[in-house]
Amino acid sequence: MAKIIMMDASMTGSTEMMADAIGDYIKGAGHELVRKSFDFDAIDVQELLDYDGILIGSYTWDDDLPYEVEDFYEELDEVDLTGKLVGVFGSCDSFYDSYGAALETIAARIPTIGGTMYGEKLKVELEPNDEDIEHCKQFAAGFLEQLSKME
Ligand SMILES: Cc1cc2nc3c(=O)[nH]c(=O)nc-3n(C[C@H](O)[C@H](O)[C@H](O)COP(=O)(O)O)c2cc1C
Repeated sequence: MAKIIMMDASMTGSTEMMADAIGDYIKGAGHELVRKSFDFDAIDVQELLDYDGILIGSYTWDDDLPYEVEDFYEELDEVDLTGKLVGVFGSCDSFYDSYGAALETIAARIPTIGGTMYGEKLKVELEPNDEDIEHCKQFAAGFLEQLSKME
């Protein structure tokens, strides 16, 4: 059984719907999952060290991270994520040229602090439909598979 933490930032609920689908899959597969919200919970980057897997969900705001993820992102300087698998996902809007740029920002940062990025960045157009929810489950399954190979 792996220990996984999942955090999400969601302004209008679409990224949260993705997090619900991913979280349900992980718990259904028998793993321990702790969920936090960038909006409502205090997130200390040091607590990431207690987990094998880290999932970060975020929408994108004006080509970059939303403000509620900025402090967390800055504080990543203080941790070494060697041996940790990190996956990123979020709702995006193809109206904007920088589609899901927040995910790119986070994904680029992880290897610089020793973490291993899970290959697929899961981007969903606005509110997830049934097919997108299936993709969320596949994303969760792939993440768990890669995590099992790292343990
Ligand atoms: C002012 C503003 C700026 C935005 N900028 C971007 C952007 O640069 N890239 C992008 O993909 N989406 C952008 N979006 C779209 C949101 O990321 C999108 O609506 C997303 O579905 C919100 O997810 P949530 O429901 O989890 O909050 C922007 C939305 C607003 C209102």
